[in-house]
Amino acid sequence: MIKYIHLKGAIVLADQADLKREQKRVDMVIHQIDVQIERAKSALAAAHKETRAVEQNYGENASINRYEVDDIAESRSAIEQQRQLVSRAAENEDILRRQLQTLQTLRKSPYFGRIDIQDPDEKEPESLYIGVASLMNDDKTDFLVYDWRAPISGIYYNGTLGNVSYQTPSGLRQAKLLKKRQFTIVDGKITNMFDTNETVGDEMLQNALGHTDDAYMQNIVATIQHEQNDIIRNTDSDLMIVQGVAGSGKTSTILQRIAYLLYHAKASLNADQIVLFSPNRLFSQYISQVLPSLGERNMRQVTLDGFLKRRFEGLDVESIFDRYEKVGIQGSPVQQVMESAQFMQAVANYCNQLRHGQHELFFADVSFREHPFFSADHVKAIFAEQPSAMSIPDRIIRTKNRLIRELQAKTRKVAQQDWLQKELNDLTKLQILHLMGKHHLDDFKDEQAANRYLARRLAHERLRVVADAIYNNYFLNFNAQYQNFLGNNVWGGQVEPETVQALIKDFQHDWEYHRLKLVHAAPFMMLRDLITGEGQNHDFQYVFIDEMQDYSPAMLIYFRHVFANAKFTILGDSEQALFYPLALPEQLLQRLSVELHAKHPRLITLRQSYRSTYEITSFAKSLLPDGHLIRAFSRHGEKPQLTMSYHRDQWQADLTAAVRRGLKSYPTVAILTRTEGQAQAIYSLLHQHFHNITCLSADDKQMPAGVLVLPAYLAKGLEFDSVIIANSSAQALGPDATGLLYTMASRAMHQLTILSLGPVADAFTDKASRQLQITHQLNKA
Ligand SMILES: Nc1ncnc2c1ncn2[C@@H]1O[C@H](COP(=O)(O)OP(=O)(O)OP(=O)(O)O)[C@@H](O)[C@H]1O
Repeated sequence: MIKYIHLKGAIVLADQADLKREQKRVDMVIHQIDVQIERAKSALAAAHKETRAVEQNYGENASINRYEVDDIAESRSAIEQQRQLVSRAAENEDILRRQLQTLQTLRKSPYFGRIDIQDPDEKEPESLYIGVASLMNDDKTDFLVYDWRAPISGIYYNGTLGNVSYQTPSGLRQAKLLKKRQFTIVDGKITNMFDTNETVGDEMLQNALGHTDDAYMQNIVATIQHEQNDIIRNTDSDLMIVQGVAGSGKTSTILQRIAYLLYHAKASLNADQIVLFSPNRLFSQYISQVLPSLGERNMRQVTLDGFLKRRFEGLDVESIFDRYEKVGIQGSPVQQVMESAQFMQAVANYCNQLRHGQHELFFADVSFREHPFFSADHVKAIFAEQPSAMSIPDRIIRTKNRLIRELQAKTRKVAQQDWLQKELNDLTKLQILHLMGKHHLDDFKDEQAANRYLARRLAHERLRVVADAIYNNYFLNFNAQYQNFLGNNVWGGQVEPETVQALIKDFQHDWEYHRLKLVHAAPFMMLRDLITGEGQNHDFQYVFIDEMQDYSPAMLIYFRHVFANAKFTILGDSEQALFYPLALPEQLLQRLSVELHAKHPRLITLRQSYRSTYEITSFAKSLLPDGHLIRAFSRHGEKPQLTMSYHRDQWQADLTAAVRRGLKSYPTVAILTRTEGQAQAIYSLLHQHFHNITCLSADDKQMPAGVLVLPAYLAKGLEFDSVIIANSSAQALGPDATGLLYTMASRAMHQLTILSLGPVADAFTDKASRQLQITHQLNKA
């Protein structure tokens, strides 16, 4: 650091003039922003008026057209034109609204950085100011603020003083970085300003990390670190795997990366083409403000559970939380085989053999009114007629087309059946009018002709279920097919035949009750997709998977298959292992890069932890076998406390006291447990003492302030000012608790309290215990 001005403490007098000059510039920029805000407000009001006008016009035209205009085709196209006008007006209004929001954000803090660069072709150095969005002066000749994502802003994050280079449309350009200055501007006033040679000065980071507000994640645009910047600005890799220790900014970084990508590929990428797999619904809510605070729309977000629900409509698929609650992390050997990359390869091999006629393809009846409308044998015969040189998906498409044609022919027959005629007779006048569509009774030569037409229309409507069944491939029996696959020597000799038979039986039993165990999900989906040639989604350009250690290799391979055109960014921490046994970071990185073979993979490791105080991180890292590699950030706080008690009443009293202690300093205190049952039990114990206590479940999306009780798996990706680990006894945490304990401890930003009823779990190594302030409560309360 070269020069330092701290407004809260003593101000270095020599820099007062500099500070004055900078504040003057801030005032000038804010004045410009005010002018532009006024202009944007009037433009928005005008656009809003315009939207209302076209909407009204559309409403009137649509109703006129429906009742009075004869020429339906013409009126439809007029309506379509009007509809487009409405959506264009709404879009325009939306753009203006976002511009206004950006200006309002800039008004509070127009920028956070300044770089002075000397271009070799210029006489004078140029000062550039960097903020969350770009801002031009009134006559659009000069940038008052550069967007942090502009190519030249890269210098701010990467460059140290001296020679630097940056991208321009005509290639890489060299320059000299003469000064790098950082500001904290609050409500238009500079509260902190200093010159630095680091990526981002420590002081700024200290301030950013010292905040006590954990309801929503904040953007980190002003304090992005060098190694994070590499992740944010990488556009070459089709697979980026980031292994980052707890609190190293993985989530923050990917959100910044999404904002960066949206800025740079404005014309070809929109937020709907990006999907983020998030660990739970609370997390989705927690990060929801980051992109809007950077002036961007949120990407799509989905949890694994939500994704599987959509892929298995009508089936109750076991969630990873349910499985963890039932069996913990000790997956059976069968589960390990089924969730491996080799097993997914076995699915591909099986489908390949299917194509060459080495296995039978299974068909199902398509039923209508509880009778087979197309029998499985009939469908099978049609399929068999298709050229065997064709791929299975192509033969299925041809089978589908044949079935649709047969359905059309059968519709006429159904129209004459008694039950349909009876239904027709029972229709109300309004229903008949609806069935008539654009026709009128006068259009028919006599009543019989009208009746024939109506019967055909009704048959068509009733048979839509059959058309949907054909469209959705219900004529294929995937249940039988999958069982056939399981029984087909796909286990590489790793599982006994009796175990496989028991597995198949269990699968069939669940199927009858419309249930599916998670372990079957990835191979089943892969089998179905490879047979039908469907299921892939080519629209998504980027897929982000947070908490990668919570996904089986099989599931990640399936995602790769589904999002065939997308670039992947996968991030997580192998040591925050809740659902699978703990793996060392290097092992996980190596495994993933082999399994998800990519053309330009990039592996990045983040070892600096930012979230927690030095004392909390020192404890958390000493739980891990390779924890010495983790770097704690030097923000100090109190030592984590461990209180051990040996009587339930005393433990309860300690818990209540710990919550009170937390609430004294922080608005939110999170009590973490291993299971949902434990969380509920604690809620029952405490709810009489604390009116603002909430027990969170997997369905919850919001985190209110106050006392929160939740199992650790719902706290994934989140952070809290004060964390209480409710009971860290061996009994409460279960076996292999290292990953669990590490995850829980690393959720705390400022305060960590650990309680134990009885001896603590083995995960507390001697080294870890030395980082704690330990109290033994030997008495009863
Ligand atoms: N460069 C940075 N500037 C300011 N704050 C940062 C920076 N990097 C990370 N942080 C802060 O550190 C905390 C942890 O970040 P984040 O949640 O992104 O980490 P993570 O690696 O995803 O954590 P975990 O794996 O433990 O869930 C957040 O409060 C975040 O705002």
